[in-house]
Amino acid sequence: MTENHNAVENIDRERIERAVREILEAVGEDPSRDGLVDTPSRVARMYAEVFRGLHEDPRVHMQTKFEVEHRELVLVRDIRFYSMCEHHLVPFFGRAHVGYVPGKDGTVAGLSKFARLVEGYAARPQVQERLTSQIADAIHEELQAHGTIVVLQAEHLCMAMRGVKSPNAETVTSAVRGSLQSNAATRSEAMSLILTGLHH
Ligand SMILES: Nc1nc2c(ncn2[C@@H]2O[C@H](COP(=O)(O)OP(=O)(O)OP(=O)(O)O)[C@@H](O)[C@H]2O)c(=O)[nH]1
Ligand SMILES: [Zn+2]
Repeated sequence: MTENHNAVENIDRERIERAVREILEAVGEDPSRDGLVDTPSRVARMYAEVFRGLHEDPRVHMQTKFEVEHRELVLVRDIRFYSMCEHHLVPFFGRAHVGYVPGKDGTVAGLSKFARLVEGYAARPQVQERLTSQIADAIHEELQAHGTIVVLQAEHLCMAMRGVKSPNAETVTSAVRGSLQSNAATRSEAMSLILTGLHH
């Protein structure tokens, strides 16, 4: 049984199904009509998938580390992510850019692990600020990095499809740790490498 399977098993799908049926009735729908009859179980499977991160510790991905000679910036740009706004339970999604300067032992993690880290924290009810700092703290602490920078750019559907209806608004958040926080020159070098890649 894989770790992912266990994570999904921790979510009470029957309870979600009952709740979705309730919501459909409450909005005036008929949950027994053809098109809706399988919807509660579909939504339950979907929630088990998009909230699987609640039962995973994404830091495990930083523990498959190794050492290299490189002591300068490593930047993984444009990691696509999808998360769920904890205020409205609708998606917010965009790109994550994660960079770090390895610590004195030259400890690094495999490049794909940064995308797995982002994915693990994104698969929970979230706010963009917390998502940003959780990613930064995991990299900084687990790799004992000299410095860490994380920048997220995202569109929030709760601002686009409802409420204020500002579909083009983009929210940018950053979290910097260690030398990338204290050293203005290294920080602006990292930031300009990230900004070069900012696009829509
Ligand atoms: N800081 C922050 N706010 C968020 C995030 N996602 C959604 N929000 C905001 O959470 C707020 C919730 O505000 P409330 O006034 O409680 O809810 P609401 O009446 O639905 O607000 P409106 O969206 O303005 O209609 C809204 O301003 C959202 O834009 C996020 O990741 N970070
Ligand atoms: Zn929202």
